[in-house]
Formats: sequence, C-alpha cells, structure tokens
Amino acid sequence: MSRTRAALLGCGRYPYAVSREDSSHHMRSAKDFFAPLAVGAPTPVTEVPARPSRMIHFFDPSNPKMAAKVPDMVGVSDVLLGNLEDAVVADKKEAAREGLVTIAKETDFGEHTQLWTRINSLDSPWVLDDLTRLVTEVGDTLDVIMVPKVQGPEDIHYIDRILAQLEAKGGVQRPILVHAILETARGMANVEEIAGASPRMQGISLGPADLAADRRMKTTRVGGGHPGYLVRQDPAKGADGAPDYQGERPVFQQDLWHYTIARMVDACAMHGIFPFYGPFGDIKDTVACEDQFRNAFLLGCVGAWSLHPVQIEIAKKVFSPSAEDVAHARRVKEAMPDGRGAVMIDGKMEDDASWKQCMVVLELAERLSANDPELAKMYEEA
Ligand SMILES: CCC(=O)SCCNC(=O)CCNC(=O)[C@H](O)C(C)(C)COP(=O)(O)OP(=O)(O)OC[C@H]1O[C@@H](n2cnc3c(N)ncnc32)[C@H](O)[C@@H]1OP(=O)(O)O
Ligand SMILES: O=CC(=O)O
Ligand SMILES: [Mg+2]
Repeated sequence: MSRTRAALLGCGRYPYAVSREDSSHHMRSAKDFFAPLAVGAPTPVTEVPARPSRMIHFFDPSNPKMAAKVPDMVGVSDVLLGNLEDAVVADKKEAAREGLVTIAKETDFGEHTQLWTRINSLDSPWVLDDLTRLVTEVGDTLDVIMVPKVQGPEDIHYIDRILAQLEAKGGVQRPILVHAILETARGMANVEEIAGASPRMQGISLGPADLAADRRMKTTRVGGGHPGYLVRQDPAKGADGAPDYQGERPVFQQDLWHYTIARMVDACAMHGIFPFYGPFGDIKDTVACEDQFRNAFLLGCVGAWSLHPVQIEIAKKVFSPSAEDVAHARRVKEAMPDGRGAVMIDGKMEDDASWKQCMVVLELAERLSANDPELAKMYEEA
C-alpha cells in the first residue's frame, strides 16, 4: 500500500499496516504451521503421502445401484469418492450423506483403495452437516475431503480449523487431508495461495465445467477440447501471387485447458501437493477422454476423475508410465548410475537433468507396481 493510500485510509502505521494486497496476513507463522488447530486434533502431516491416485472414481451414495457396486470397485479404483455435491439433487443430499456413512462403515477398503468424499460448497445449507456427520462418524476411514468452488486460501483455512475441531471431537487418529477443486476465476487467480494454505492440502483438481461457466467461456462441454479453438494455416498464394483466401487451409485444434492445467501443476509442484485433471463428460468418447487424460499426465498431473466405470481403465492406462518409457529410464539409470555427466543413448544426449526426468518415471512406476502385480510384470518384462 502506498504511503498516500495508507494516509487516506487513515492507517498511519505504515509500513506495519497490513494491506489486502499483502498476502502475508493469510499465513500462520512457519513455526506453528504444523501445529494442530484444535486441542486433541491429530498432528498435521509434513509431507503428503504419495499414494497411487490415478483415478478418483465418483459415485452417488444415494443411488442404490452405484452404492451396490462400491465393494466390487475396491482394489479396482485407486480412489473411490462418495459425491455429495453437484449431480446429487437437493432432496437426495441427506440420503447421499447417510449412504456414505453406511458405506464407509460397512466396506473394507483394503490397503490400496482410498475413500474420499466431495462435500457440498461452503455457502450451501448442507456443508456443515456433511462435515460434522462424516468426520465424527467415519473420520478414520476418510482419507481426503474434496472441497468444491474454492475461492481462496480463506476457504481452506476455514476447512482446516473446523476439521481439527471435528477430528478432536470424534477422536480421529490421523489428519484428514483436503483437496480443492479449481473451478472459479478467483480460485484460479489464487491457485498458488490455495495450494500452500494448509499442511492438509493433498492436491487440486481442475473443474472445467464450473470454471468455464464462471469465466464465461463459451463452451457447453464438460472438459476436453473444442473444434472451434484452433489456429489456421496461412492461405497459399493463388496464380496471381496474391493469397488465395478461398483455398483449402489446414486447421490445428488447440488445447483449451493448457494454460489452466499448466498453472495448476506449477502451483501444486511448488507446494509439494498433487495436481489432477477433473471430469470428462463425453462418456462414450473413450478416445478423446484418453487424449485429455494424457495431455494432463504429460503436463504433470497424477490422475483424473472417473465418472463412469469405463473411465477407470482409461485412467489406469494413461496415468501409469508406459513400458517403453520405463525401459528407457532404466537404460539411462544404468548408463549414469550416479546421475552425473553426459552420455549418448540411441543418438540422444542424456545428462543430469534428463536423468532426473527418468527418475520421475521410475519412481512412479515403482510406486504403482508395488500395488499392482500386472503392472509390475509389464515393467519387469519391459
Ligand atoms: C461436471 C461437473 C462435475 O461435478 S462431474 C462429477 C459429478 N458427476 C457425477 O458424479 C456423475 C457420475 N456418473 C453418473 O451419474 C453416471 O455414470 C451417468 C453419467 C449418469 C451415466 O449413468 P448410466 O446412464 O446409468 O450409465 P450406464 O447405463 O452405462 O451404467 C452402467 C452400469 O454402471 C453403473 N454406473 C454408472 N456410473 C457409475 C459410477 N459412477 N459408479 C458406479 N456405477 C456406475 C450404472 O448404475 C449401471 O448399473 P447396472 O448395470 O444398471 O446395475
Ligand atoms: O466439478 C467439476 C466441474 O468441472 O465443475
Ligand atoms: Mg464443479
């Protein structure tokens, strides 16, 4: 804040006055960042556990058919998420919440499948009961709470404190982590602060549907590309040497979500949390779904949402490194065991930096294959 503006606002204590532009007022001191926010709450984690989360499979706990499928999806989906927010109609909100409590109590999720929920938005009439009921009843079974329509770090601070209070009340043994959906323009502008707002932050998902609406983008699709978002090749020259504007000109479709995903990935990487692509609404278009997921994977995302059982397999395929990439990474590691220097492999230069790229692939492959014998076999044979 300028001196003049501080004087005009009547805060003569400049430079100590805290302005809205100064983000430091959002932060707790570094020393107490990892202290519990309520007496009796579990100690926050200092590092987010890197559990396989290639797909976050959504189900509606108020839908008996979907609920009945949950036990069979344990071990199939890395994450099962009981959705309470959008897609669950208002008169089913309580049934969905109670359905999720029952599922959490009655299902053995084993070692490899996590249980998440997506609560209603913070301004809704349901969210307080969502949190109170779930955390005190099944808090030890819930791994992550997904918070929709997060606008800024203040939303995470609210969730952080109330979770600590409820964990203490319910005797929850380990902290429940928090995942934010990036689906408002303000959330987008604050994405770095959201990512670093609490030690509970596990990750962020892109929510392309709500984000498109909030930004007033003119697409009615749920994620994926758009044929109208393109660049066109220059016109060829006609017989007279002038541009032939009527001739055929190839067009190249561009990625509508490139900026958003890339920025989200940077915010997450900077804070040691995990980025995810969100929903792909065209369930029947499994090819384009795979393309969208792969774009996100290549840019750094660790997983995507699955809205229908058919999308689980797509995510598994895309978010597990390919056998070819694993084989290449191993060759680089063998050629440069300590990751230093420069070598040629198949006519390509490899050095300290490309060695690190290879380590990213190998570490992910190792982590995933520890839970998945089929994948382990594929990598072994690669
Ligand atoms: C866009 C912004 C967002 O917030 S996205 C996140 C919110 N939306 C959701 O969670 C949607 C979840 N998915 C669904 O509601 C359904 O999959 C939709 C898209 C409506 C399609 O359902 P439906 O027409 O029944 O598909 P289908 O006939 O091919 O289903 C075959 C069998 O599979 C079941 N199924 C369907 N989806 C799920 C699911 N997500 N989890 C578990 N089971 C699912 C169906 O019930 C059907 O079962 P059955 O064979 O009849 O016993
Ligand atoms: O919640 C997800 C979205 O795309 O909106
Ligand atoms: Mg949404």
